[in-house]
Amino acid sequence: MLEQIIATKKEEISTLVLPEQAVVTNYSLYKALKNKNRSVGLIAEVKKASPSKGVIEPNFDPIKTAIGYEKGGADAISVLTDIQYFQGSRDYITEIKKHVSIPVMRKDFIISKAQIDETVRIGADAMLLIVGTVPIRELKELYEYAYQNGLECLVEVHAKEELEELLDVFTPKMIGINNRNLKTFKTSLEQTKEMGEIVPKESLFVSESGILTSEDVQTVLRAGANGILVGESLMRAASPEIGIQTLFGGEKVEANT
Ligand SMILES: O=P(O)(O)OC[C@@H](O)[C@@H](O)c1c[nH]c2ccccc12
Repeated sequence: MLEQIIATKKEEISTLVLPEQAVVTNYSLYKALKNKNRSVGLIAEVKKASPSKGVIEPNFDPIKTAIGYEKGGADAISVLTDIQYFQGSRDYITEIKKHVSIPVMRKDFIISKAQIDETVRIGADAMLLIVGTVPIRELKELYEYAYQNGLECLVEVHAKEELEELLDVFTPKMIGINNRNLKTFKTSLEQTKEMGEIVPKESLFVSESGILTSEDVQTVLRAGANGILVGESLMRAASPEIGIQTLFGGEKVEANT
């Protein structure tokens, strides 16, 4: 699956036309996770569909969802921009940035500097980089290029070996542990438990995927997660705010500035 997605990305990159620079105010994802509203930071994801689940929300309204996430006390928003596999769009980022004042992360398969230029132009605050999409030395170059251009990165790993390989080359400020096995599409919070132990203390770590209940939130919190990235369970909730409340079992949002 990942190989297929990467092949599509290479085609897209060959015809990529950069949009105009969006005029936006930028917010730091790192700071938002450090000053999280609750015991664990929430990155709430705007996600219409996925290869494993098909269409998750047929009445998809990305802006309304993003506004609801901010109202519900999310610390940051993740937006799927991949068209072919996730029915996303880069335009969603530019639109959402006009309506919220929390960091917005671009969730896509970024394998080239041209896509990073595009990510800056659409007004994103941060982006995802995935270990396994390009060799780790190239990933490091993309990471540095992004930061030079004012974009923060969440660097995602799926397996312990990937995390070890990554840490041999560089230590990202923010590491995402994806609980979903991209080959089988199964999610298991064991991934977070196992890998949380080897994340360096100086990095923030985010547990991603398959977080459905407040018990799941407690499980990854105990494993040391600073943040969680949640898509499907929030998209399926009656409203974004209700979804967030359910996930945190009524935990109060701390006022912080
Ligand atoms: O919908 P979930 O199970 O809550 O997962 C959200 C997010 O972690 C998932 O969308 C994701 C994690 N890493 C990715 C990489 C590409 C596309 C999607 C993803």
